[in-house]
Amino acid sequence: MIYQRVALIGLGLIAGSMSLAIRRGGLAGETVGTARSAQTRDTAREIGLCDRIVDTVAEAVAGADLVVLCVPVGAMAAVAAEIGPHLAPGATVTDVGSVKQAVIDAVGPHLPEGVHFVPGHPIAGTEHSGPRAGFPELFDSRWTLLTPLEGGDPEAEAKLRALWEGMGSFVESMDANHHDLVLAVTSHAPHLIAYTMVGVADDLRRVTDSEVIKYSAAGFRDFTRIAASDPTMWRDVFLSNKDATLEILGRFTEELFALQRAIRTGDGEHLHSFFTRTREIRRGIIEAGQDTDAPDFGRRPKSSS
Ligand SMILES: NC(=O)c1ccc[n+]([C@@H]2O[C@H](COP(=O)([O-])OP(=O)(O)OC[C@H]3O[C@@H](n4cnc5c(N)ncnc54)[C@H](O)[C@@H]3O)[C@@H](O)[C@H]2O)c1
Ligand SMILES: O=C(O)C(=O)C[C@]1(C(=O)O)C=C[C@@H](O)C=C1
Repeated sequence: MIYQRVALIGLGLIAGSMSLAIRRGGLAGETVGTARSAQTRDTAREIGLCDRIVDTVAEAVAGADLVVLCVPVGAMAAVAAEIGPHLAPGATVTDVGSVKQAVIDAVGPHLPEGVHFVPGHPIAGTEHSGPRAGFPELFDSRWTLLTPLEGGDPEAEAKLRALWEGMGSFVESMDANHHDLVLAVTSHAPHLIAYTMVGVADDLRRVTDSEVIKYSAAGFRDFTRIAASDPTMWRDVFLSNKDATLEILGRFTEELFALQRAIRTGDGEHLHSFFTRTREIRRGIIEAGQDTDAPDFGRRPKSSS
């Protein structure tokens, strides 16, 4: 057992999955959950999501040695302000937000002296949300990134790392701004592109009455899955990781214009060499043993090349 009492604030996909993974691993003496809406709390009680579901955040965090903020990034500041006065001395507060520097700025000022803040982000999810969306295997063989603060407590970080490992995750620590840039490339910009592409296809269907979505192939179907993700969560992600996302989108549109021009001018060489480069990237990931979907990920030595 790593913690005596874990409080989960915001009972959706991530909190639900954490609660079930904590139970599976016997990682805490007790999990206590709460959510803003009575309907969410009732559903959580009905499906036995946590050991205890309580009506207020004050009750949830009372006596907890770990408090996990599992709300949309834009709601973190308000929730932190609410829990601040009720936190037990020596407790650790963490979060699972998809953006890290904005959460640090929003939460940090509300936490009292003697409480440890270790921000985190599991790189695992689905397009589903709400208390019924959670499942205990969500974090298995996925990365969780911690972005500890300078001068933070190493013991608090080590315990949180052990919790994520106990829930099946691989864990790495990095600087919050670096996290936000990396995630802008690997998650935030791709989501915006998927949202755009699905919107474009839908417009086209309306305009031409063609069957764009009905006959969509695997790649586009993945886009529609991604574009079904929670609108509140993603609105908050883009508004709070503005600079990094705009930087990546700027680069993306430059490349897109270059490819557009190559198509228009019949520059097959440009297209072929670009696609060759991107194919090599995928092959490199697999050869370096970095594909977390590979059945032997983490169990074989990394390639020396
Ligand atoms: N969905 C993913 O793929 C994914 C993956 C990793 C991290 N995250 C991050 O995890 C957090 C939670 O995401 P989720 O997918 O579990 O979302 P979710 O919509 O499934 O659950 C969020 C819960 O937060 C609560 N909530 C919503 N607005 C609130 C507010 N204004 N004040 C208080 N509580 C509020 C609700 O109880 C809701 O059930 C987000 O910060 C998100 O960025 C999501
Ligand atoms: O698989 C999905 O549905 C996801 O998009 C999960 C995903 C991701 O981009 O990888 C989305 C946002 C989170 O912050 C972490 C994970």
